[in-house]
This record gives sequence, structure tokens and C-alpha cells, in this order.
Amino acid sequence: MDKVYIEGLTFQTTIGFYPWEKEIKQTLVIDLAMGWNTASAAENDELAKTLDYAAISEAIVEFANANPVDLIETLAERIAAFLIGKYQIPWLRLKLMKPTAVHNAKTVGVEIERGTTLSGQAL
Ligand SMILES: Nc1nc2c(c(=O)[nH]1)N=C([C@H](O)[C@@H](O)CO)CN2
Repeated sequence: MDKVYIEGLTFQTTIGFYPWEKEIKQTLVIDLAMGWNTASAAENDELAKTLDYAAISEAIVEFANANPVDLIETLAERIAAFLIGKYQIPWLRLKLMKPTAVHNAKTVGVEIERGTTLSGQAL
């Protein structure tokens, strides 16, 4: 299956388990791969037939800011469900990183895959 990518989507939002984390914004970074038939858009050079990575990037940031949660697991799951429902994405892999959470680690995070390919296989 073809894919549309967003890599290194970086934004500030409220996220975290501890009370002090609910008073601040922290940096999150998302890498996202979305299964899609890119040939359909390419056939007649039509933005409307592809996944608009600019619109999806904006939607992710807006969603995260409107849905503050404790765990990055929860946010990853909710973003995945939101994108699959809103854009009819058959399969996606979402990596959500919280680079400032552990001072001596470059980054920490979770990676999830949801949905299936058109042939019913996870990629
Ligand atoms: N697997 C996870 N571990 C931790 C999370 C998380 O979301 N998923 N969150 C925290 C705290 O919020 C942390 O980021 C504060 O520094 C700890 N562990």
C-alpha cells in the first residue's frame, strides 16, 4: 500500500500524569504514516483525492490541544481513532514522542499501528 507521511510534527500542548504538568505546555513530536492509494490523486493531479498532510497536521495539533490527557498512550490512541474516522484512513502508524520528559534521554514515546491494509494485512 502507498503511504502519505508526516514526520517531525512538533507542537506544544498540555500533557502529563503529574499535577505540575497540567499547568504547563510541553513539546510533543509526531511521526505519522498513513496508508493511502496515492495513484488516485496522481491520475488527474487532484489534492481532493489524497490525504492533505497540511490539513491533517493542523487537525492533529487542534485535537491535542482540545483533548488534554495524562498519558502519551492515551493521546496516541485518540489521535489515531480521530484520524481514521475523519479521513477514512485504512491503516496508520503513529509515533508520539515527548522529548523533554527524561532529561538524559534524547526522546521517549510510543508507537502504535491501527487498521489494516486494503488486502487485510498490517504493513
Ligand atoms: N509509558 C509512559 N510513561 C510515562 C508517561 C507516559 O505518558 N507514558 N508519563 C509520565 C509523566 O507524565 C512524565 O512524562 C513526567 O516527566 C511518566 N511516565
